[in-house]
Amino acid sequence: MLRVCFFLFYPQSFFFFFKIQIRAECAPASTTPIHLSSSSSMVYSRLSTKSSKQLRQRQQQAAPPPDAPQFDLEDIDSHWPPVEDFSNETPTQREERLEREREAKRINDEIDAQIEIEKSERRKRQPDIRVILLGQAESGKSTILRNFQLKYAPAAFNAESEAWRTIIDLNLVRSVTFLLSLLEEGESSNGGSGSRSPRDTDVGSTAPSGSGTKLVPLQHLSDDLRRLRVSLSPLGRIEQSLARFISPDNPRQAGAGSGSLPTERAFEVSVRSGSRWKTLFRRGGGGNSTSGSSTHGHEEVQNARSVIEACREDIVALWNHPAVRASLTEQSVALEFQSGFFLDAVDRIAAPGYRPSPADILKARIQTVGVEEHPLKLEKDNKFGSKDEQVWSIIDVGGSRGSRAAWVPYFEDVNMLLFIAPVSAFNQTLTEDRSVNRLWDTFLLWKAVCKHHLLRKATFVVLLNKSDLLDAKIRAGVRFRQFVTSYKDRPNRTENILEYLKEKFSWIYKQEADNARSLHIHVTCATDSNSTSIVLNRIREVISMDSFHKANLL
Ligand SMILES: Nc1nc2c(ncn2[C@@H]2O[C@H](COP(=O)(O)OP(=O)(O)OP(=O)(O)O)[C@@H](O)[C@H]2O)c(=O)[nH]1
Ligand SMILES: [Mg+2]
Repeated sequence: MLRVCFFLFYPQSFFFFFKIQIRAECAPASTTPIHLSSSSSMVYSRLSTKSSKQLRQRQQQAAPPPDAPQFDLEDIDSHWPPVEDFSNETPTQREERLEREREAKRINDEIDAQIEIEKSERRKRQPDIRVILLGQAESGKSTILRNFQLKYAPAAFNAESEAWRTIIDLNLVRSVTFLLSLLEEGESSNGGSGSRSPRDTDVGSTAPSGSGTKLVPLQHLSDDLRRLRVSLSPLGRIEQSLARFISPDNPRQAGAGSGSLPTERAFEVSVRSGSRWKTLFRRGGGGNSTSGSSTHGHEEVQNARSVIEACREDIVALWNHPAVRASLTEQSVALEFQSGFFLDAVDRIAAPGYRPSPADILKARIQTVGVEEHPLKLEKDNKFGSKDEQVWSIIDVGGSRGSRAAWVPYFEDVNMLLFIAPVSAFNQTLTEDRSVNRLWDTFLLWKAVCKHHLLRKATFVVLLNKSDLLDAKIRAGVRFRQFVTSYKDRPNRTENILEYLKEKFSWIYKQEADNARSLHIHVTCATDSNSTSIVLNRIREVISMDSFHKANLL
């Protein structure tokens, strides 16, 4: 606790603490520690492997006794190698000396061999390329990661489809319970209208999200809506049990769905530690998967599936009900533009035997909390003379403000930074701070990242993501300059806005980056794997070219 407070008040000390840890992890296990403060050299020495420690002890035993001649390192150039005089040696002394030298050489060779083994093992463990994905929450980082996996590790990507089906089920159920809660509120509000903050602004709305819109309650529920309310009510329980299964250590979301106003309550289910939740779905795969609680969890997931399948027609009826649609329109809530929207595909998704397509998996939403490194093997790319196979590590991070302190330790040795900017977010506010425009937050974040000294050597790439949603908003008549006043009277057209944003990102990079090189900017729609694949090709080319140049400089 004391340490947490210390880090909060002295963030640099937090960073320094991690930096030492990282250096220590990267330090060659058998090399002599370089000079650090005593505490940090302790970290180094503790990391030496047992085998090389033993070898070093044996070398010390074979070394000359402590009364060996002293020397001055300042004179190293003129006195090295030292000239030794063996003219007075007796034959026995000579034999002993030669034996000592042979033994020292043998141990030295053993140490060298050990170092080589450790080096090659470390090389095996360490990726050839490290790519970090940064950006605010919901910018599309994990979706870009999934695109990488789909393109370069399709078998593993497809093997996870059962896990993704549960996320999609949860995304779907959340949308349904949201619609049901509108009906509840309509009934209980008794003609009054409440003010509340929709989580996302309608594409057709010109009001900034979070400004508060007037509810138009559904006062008089028709018989068919009443029936739907009753028949779909078990989905509230299903939502909770799925959320509990996916993220059992998060009590807040396990209880999601109750209490708060419908549009304010979290749509999010988050997972601590990236993709580890997927292991919950590996049956018989060791760990907890065979434990009683896990079996119970699997039963709950199966049960949830049966309920969703049984509710299929009623979900379709609810989503297509004119009164529900009218209510959403009145409140400027465009569910279809929110993350994890699957209501328009219920017929397919709630059908027995449903397996998510890659497109479904790219659309699914689960919030990342923390940081996780994902290894990815890429096959040969001869264009720039690269090796037959490359191992990349893609680092995905949680983007909410509370998660950002955990990023810095992962900056070191990063080859490429992929900064994901959700350009459609210009009329939205942060979930964690309703007073902050999301695009503004993205630029602040970009500025901070550009000037971070640990990223000086990294190649910077910006992905202007969610371009499809930006286009939908602009086509629906939302005016960009109403939210970004510096845009002034430029045309309210998607291409012009994207050009403007590109200029701004480049300008900030040039101003802030210590070592500004060419900045690569691409427009993306991460839910479209075909167009994203072309961008990934370009990214790979840039990485190959960089590695090629670095190799030629060495
Ligand atoms: N329409 C559209 N949706 C996108 C696009 N990119 C991502 N999404 C969706 O946006 C949602 C959020 O994307 P994520 O990849 O989970 O966002 P993230 O940046 O990882 O968010 P955190 O984990 O909270 O930091 C998901 O439902 C994605 O399917 C895009 O280009 N267009
Ligand atoms: Mg994520």
